[in-house]
Amino acid sequence: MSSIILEAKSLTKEYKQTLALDHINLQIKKGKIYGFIGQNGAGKTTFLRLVTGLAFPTSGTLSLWGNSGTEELQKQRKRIGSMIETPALFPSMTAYQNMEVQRIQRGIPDKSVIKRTLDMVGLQDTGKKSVRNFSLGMRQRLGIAIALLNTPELLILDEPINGLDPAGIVEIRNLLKILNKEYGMTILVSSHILEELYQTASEFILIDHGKIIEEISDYELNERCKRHIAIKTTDVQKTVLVLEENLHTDNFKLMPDGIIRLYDYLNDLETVASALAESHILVTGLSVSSDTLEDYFLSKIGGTKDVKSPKN
Ligand SMILES: Nc1ncnc2c1ncn2[C@@H]1O[C@H](COP(=O)(O)OP(=O)(O)OP(=O)(O)O)[C@@H](O)[C@H]1O
Repeated sequence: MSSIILEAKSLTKEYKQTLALDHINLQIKKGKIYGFIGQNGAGKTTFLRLVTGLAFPTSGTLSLWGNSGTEELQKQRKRIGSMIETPALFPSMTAYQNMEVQRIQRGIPDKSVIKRTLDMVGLQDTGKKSVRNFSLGMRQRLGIAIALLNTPELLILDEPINGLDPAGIVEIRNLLKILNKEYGMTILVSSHILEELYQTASEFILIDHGKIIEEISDYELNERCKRHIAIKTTDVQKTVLVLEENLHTDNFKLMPDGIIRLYDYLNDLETVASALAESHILVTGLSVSSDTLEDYFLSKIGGTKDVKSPKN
């Protein structure tokens, strides 16, 4: 059986004046945590709304567990749990009572599911405490518990970390890992900050202006953000030869922009400079650097840190 549980092909969503999703192609595979990263207005929520059936595409196809077509998709969506908007919680009620309301509304007959899901999100001991006295992190976990009521195979969360304090962020990160590892759940979680999902997600999908700009694994992301010597020369081939033959290293990468990233000699820039000079290579840049995750993300989308939401 295929491990692809969600596939979008050329999925497009147009609002009157906005192309919110522009021919999206992507696959979500079983058992992984996907970080869906994009700035405000990039199209994350729109995509998640299409997947969960809260909105419909203008064109393109979506398939869930290999099925497409309106009726089939609706059936398959029963296998998804989601928290897309902030859940409507009753502040004067306890976690259990809030869950009971949701269980009845959704027609889930098995009462024991409440205790089970509260256990899963670590809210089993909140007893008589009303939700108004919950921290934001606890409320988010309760929202996630509600999304888990139908014991989903795919969990979709839209910016669950947004607005949380550092302790709250850790709570959600740990919870996602537990749901993935212990319960085998596939998770698609969005954020506008790559760093927030770092060490939680194993795959990252970067979206900007409605387009997928990159899909990258955590391993590859680490590689790209590793400390290195950035070498810029007018003769890449000759530089590579010098690295291999004179400096005896193959621990480098040629980047698409023509810069060579060398992961050796980090404390010995002079040796690198001399070897290149001796081979009469014109060096136009030589420095030790590393991308932070956020720098990396911004370099991909070609943006600045102060991008205003186009929604406003
Ligand atoms: N119902 C709608 N009507 C018109 N335009 C919309 C609608 N929903 C979203 N948009 C527009 O589509 C684009 C993508 O919005 P979307 O909410 O998907 O982005 P996002 O990445 O989730 O950002 P945010 O984190 O701010 O929610 C934005 O330009 C937004 O203004």
